Amino acid sequence: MTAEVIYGSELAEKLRKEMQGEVSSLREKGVIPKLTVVIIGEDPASKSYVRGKQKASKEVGVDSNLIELPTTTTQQELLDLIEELNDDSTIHGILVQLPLPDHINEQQIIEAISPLKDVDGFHPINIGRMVAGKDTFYPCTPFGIITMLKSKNIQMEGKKAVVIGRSNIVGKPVGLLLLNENATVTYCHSKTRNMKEYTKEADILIVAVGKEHFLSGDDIKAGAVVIDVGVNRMANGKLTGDVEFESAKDKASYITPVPKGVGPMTITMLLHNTIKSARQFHNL
Ligand SMILES: NC(=O)C1=CN([C@@H]2O[C@H](COP(=O)(O)OP(=O)(O)OC[C@H]3O[C@@H](n4cnc5c(N)ncnc54)[C@H](OP(=O)(O)O)[C@@H]3O)[C@@H](O)[C@H]2O)C=CC1
Ligand SMILES: Nc1nc(=O)c2c([nH]1)NC[C@@H]1CN(c3ccc(C(=O)N[C@@H](CCC(=O)O)C(=O)O)cc3)C=[N+]21
Repeated sequence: MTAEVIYGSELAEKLRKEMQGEVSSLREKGVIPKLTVVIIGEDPASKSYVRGKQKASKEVGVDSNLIELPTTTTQQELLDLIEELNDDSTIHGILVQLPLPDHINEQQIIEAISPLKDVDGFHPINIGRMVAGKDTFYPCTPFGIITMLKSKNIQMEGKKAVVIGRSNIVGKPVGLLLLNENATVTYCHSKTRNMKEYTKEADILIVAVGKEHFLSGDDIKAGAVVIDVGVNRMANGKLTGDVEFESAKDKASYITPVPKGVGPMTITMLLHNTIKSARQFHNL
């Protein structure tokens, strides 16, 4: 079998066009959705995602501003800034780029962001709502993945879904959203024994590890749906996923590429959440 490639970039473009219309009607009512991104330090990969977010915001008509802080920023300075952003009624979404430097307590920062402006969906209140199967701000990468699956009418109900990775930003929440869609979900992680026994059984395989060539076609079931979340920089400077694309493509029914797969959907769902927040704030 040769898989159909799911281009997140194409779906993202379509959704952003729709959002553009939505935002212009909000703007006519005097509502300007606005996102603030806070980035600490000089990590080039982080800066590159942030540029992507800025560009996409502009495209859709969402105002966005970037606050760049030095690595020496203290916990208290960051908490003070978040309080200011929480209190600023022109700002609907706050994103603090992770990971944060080691001297910063990340969890305390996440919990300081108002759940009403937590467009990343990382605040415990929003995570709790997601676990309860309620509508809320869902974490952008998992939400983007579910949106991609739905766009291809890929059935999740009753399917064996295997998630490799259990981070708070990708693995754990994508498993929860799949569970909410009635899949039967198994998590694998660095302590899992005989991991490939699980991957070979998966109808839907989500790979979010961050290691180049972590899986190949040999590790997947014929006809599986393979979602490659990994973004790895190769020696030649190009990006690649966690899955060996060519061999997996010959075996899967659907597969996502890297780049142009999950990444562009992450940014799109961030804009979706920001627009949702603006609507909620203005009771629209
Ligand atoms: N496209 C997009 O929009 C996004 C892409 N990413 C990319 O996705 C990847 C994962 O990101 P993130 O979740 O933040 O990464 P983390 O490093 O936080 O998590 C990696 C996960 O992989 C697991 N893991 C590591 N080694 C193995 C192994 N040998 N066998 C099984 N599991 C293993 C870890 O297990 P354990 O918990 O036991 O340590 C952990 O749960 C990265 O490449 C990142 O760049 C991330 C966010 C968004
Ligand atoms: N608070 C917070 N929220 C995040 O959502 C968040 C974060 N911190 N920290 C880092 C990760 C990573 N992440 C990506 C987003 C888009 C692409 C993306 O668009 N990638 C393009 C390629 C981009 C390029 O060429 O550099 C693609 O896959 O096609 C990748 C990775 C969001 N993250």
